[in-house]
Amino acid sequence: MLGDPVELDGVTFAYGDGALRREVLRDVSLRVAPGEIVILTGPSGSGKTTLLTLVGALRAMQAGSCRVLGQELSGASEAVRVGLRRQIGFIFQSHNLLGFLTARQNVAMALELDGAMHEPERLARAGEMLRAVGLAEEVEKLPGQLSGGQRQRVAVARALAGSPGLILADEPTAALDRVSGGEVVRLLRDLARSRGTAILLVTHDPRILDLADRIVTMEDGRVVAGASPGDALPGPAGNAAGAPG
Ligand SMILES: Nc1ncnc2c1ncn2[C@@H]1O[C@H](COP(=O)(O)OP(=O)(O)OP(=O)(O)O)[C@@H](O)[C@H]1O
Repeated sequence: MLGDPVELDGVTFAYGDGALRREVLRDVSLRVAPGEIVILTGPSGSGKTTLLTLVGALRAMQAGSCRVLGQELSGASEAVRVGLRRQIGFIFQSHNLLGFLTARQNVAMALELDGAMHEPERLARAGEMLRAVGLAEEVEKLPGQLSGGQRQRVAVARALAGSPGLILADEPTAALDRVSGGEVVRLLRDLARSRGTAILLVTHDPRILDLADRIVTMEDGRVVAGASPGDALPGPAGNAAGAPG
């Protein structure tokens, strides 16, 4: 792949039409390098989640350029976006695990789109990923038998199982206490780094900012700090976090 996993240039986005049109992203440019963990932070309503959904090919672009894993999303068809989504690992605030499937089956499900892998291989790979996140003893448990932090570690295993080039995470620690939240993000960072997987993570959680390679701060639809890999390392959490939302 040429270029970085994420390359945004002059992205502008609005919800609504005519008199109801509301611009929520204004001329956003941003890069994420391979193996880099970038935390996107800023006040509530500043446009972080909207930006993440554009990068995740979950909604159509309006203006500007957004290249993700080498694919230009401006003007891309729904089919192209669906194809790209399969190459991205997603982690959400609530783990989104299926309650009637074991941890291993939840992780294996993420591999079903890979037609080359048969069920036994998928389950074996899922078991390896669960061991990698420290859940060797929990593979056959249902989500309801796991703690919040363990469930989110299953979500990490699931996101990484297909060896994606990019992980997108939206408030992955929101439902966790300080210790489990920090552990989950540290684990995610170390596994992703060792695989060269880039991470773009949206959070309000000041407790995890120090785990980032770089902190990007948004305000009112604009990136106000940290847009490119050359930018300064994370500053003091109090400054970088922006106002809580
Ligand atoms: N589907 C939608 N339709 C209309 N307006 C929306 C929609 N989604 C978000 N918005 C508005 O766009 C603005 C940016 O929202 P967004 O969720 O991207 O911000 P955010 O920084 O992620 O906020 P938070 O930290 O609270 O999740 C907000 O004012 C929000 O109300």
